[in-house]
Amino acid sequence: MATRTDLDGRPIKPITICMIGAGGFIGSHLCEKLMSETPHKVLALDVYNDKIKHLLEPDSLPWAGRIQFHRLNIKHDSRLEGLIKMADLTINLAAICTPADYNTRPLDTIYSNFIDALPVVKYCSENNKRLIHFSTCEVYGKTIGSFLPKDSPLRQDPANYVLKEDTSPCIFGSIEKQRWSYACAKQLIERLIYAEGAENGLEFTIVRPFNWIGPRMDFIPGIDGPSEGVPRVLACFSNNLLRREPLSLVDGGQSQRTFVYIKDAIEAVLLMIENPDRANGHIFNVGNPNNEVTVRQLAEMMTKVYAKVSGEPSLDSPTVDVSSKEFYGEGYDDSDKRIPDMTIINKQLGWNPKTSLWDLLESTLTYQHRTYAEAIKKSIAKPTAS
Ligand SMILES: NC(=O)c1ccc[n+]([C@@H]2O[C@H](COP(=O)([O-])OP(=O)(O)OC[C@H]3O[C@@H](n4cnc5c(N)ncnc54)[C@H](O)[C@@H]3O)[C@@H](O)[C@H]2O)c1
Ligand SMILES: O=C(O)[C@H]1O[C@H](OP(=O)(O)OP(=O)(O)OC[C@H]2O[C@@H](n3ccc(=O)[nH]c3=O)[C@H](O)[C@@H]2O)[C@H](O)[C@@H](O)[C@@H]1O
Repeated sequence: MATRTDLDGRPIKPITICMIGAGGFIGSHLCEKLMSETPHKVLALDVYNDKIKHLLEPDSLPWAGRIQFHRLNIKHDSRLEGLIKMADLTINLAAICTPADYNTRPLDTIYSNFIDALPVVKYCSENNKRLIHFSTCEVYGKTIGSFLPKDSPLRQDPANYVLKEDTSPCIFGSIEKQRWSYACAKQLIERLIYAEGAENGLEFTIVRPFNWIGPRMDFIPGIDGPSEGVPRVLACFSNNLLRREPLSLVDGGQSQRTFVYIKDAIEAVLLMIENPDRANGHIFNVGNPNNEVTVRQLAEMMTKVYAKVSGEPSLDSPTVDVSSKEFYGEGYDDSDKRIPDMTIINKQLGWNPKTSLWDLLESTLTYQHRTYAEAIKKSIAKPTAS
């Protein structure tokens, strides 16, 4: 492998990374990138490894020996500190991060996103190890604009909706709107990490992903993943398309999101890993401000793309409206709009996303079709027990 250089032209030394939650969606893409393009070693920690099995076996893989899987639950495993000590950098991805859980399993959500992350921060701080912690764009909550009258021209002013790491407030709903249990737990762990940096010199970077999507995200209900549970929107809509069911639009599908292709976003994470002087002490939005749609527009585009990649015509009525109470239950609430400001990540790391929403959906739905269409057909054909 040719010598890699950082953004300031200095050679990059191979390091060991302790990646917690390496078996998830983002972890699997990050491990793939680190194995195929860098000399770094990964200690991959997770409860599951299905999404990284292709990187672990067989032993003849070119990166064999550079990635080591440790099956452990960070809630209760004494090996955690030792693994953090063995590494130069810890990346914490472990979390419950599916909105259907925030209002129905708020205790698990708060424990997972705050309490369980505490020892990771503590061990990094005490052992002088660098930490890259995954937070979320949900820490911004709702936009200022959402509180203005519907017809107010001020709603069009970017100052009232573009989300900036260093100036935007964090606006959550009331406590009984348990949706915000996740965002609130993530906010508190961000504040704790920031304070460890200020008071004890912890070298940290906080990542706020804005709807990263792509292959291996979540699970397709009834085919893989947990026996119960609702995944995030990409997997919900993929599941509907694969089963030829209408796509469910929660509360009319009026909320807006910006979607970024996982492969673009992983480039940003690699820049953070390999440019500590530019990334330490910063909080980074990582998203694609050019890929904004309402959820309804996302459903329409996914329907068109899926017809193209599967060769199957779309349904006459491709969507159906459903209330959030019916879909998610009591205590659900929503972020209205999420546009990341890109000033800090541009300045520090020179990163910009490349892939359009159409293109990323085309590659992702091609993957979903190839991976799941046969299994879905078989599961539908199977006679149900009476
Ligand atoms: N995908 C996105 O767009 C997005 C957006 C915002 C924030 N995030 C954050 O990024 C991180 C990773 O997200 P993802 O999309 O890859 O989610 P994911 O659910 O696919 O991955 C999380 C992984 O952490 C593991 N994990 C959870 N609790 C654990 C524990 N106690 N011990 C060991 N492993 C544990 C899970 O098994 C899973 O493999 C999360 O912190 C999430 O909040 C992701
Ligand atoms: O990905 C992110 O950046 C963050 O946002 C997500 O939250 P959200 O975008 O609300 O989650 P999705 O499940 O992807 O839902 C997006 C929108 O689609 C809607 N939706 C979802 C599923 C569905 O079948 N139909 C539907 O209309 C939801 O109500 C919501 O408005 C999750 O909280 C986290 O994974 C993450 O922190």
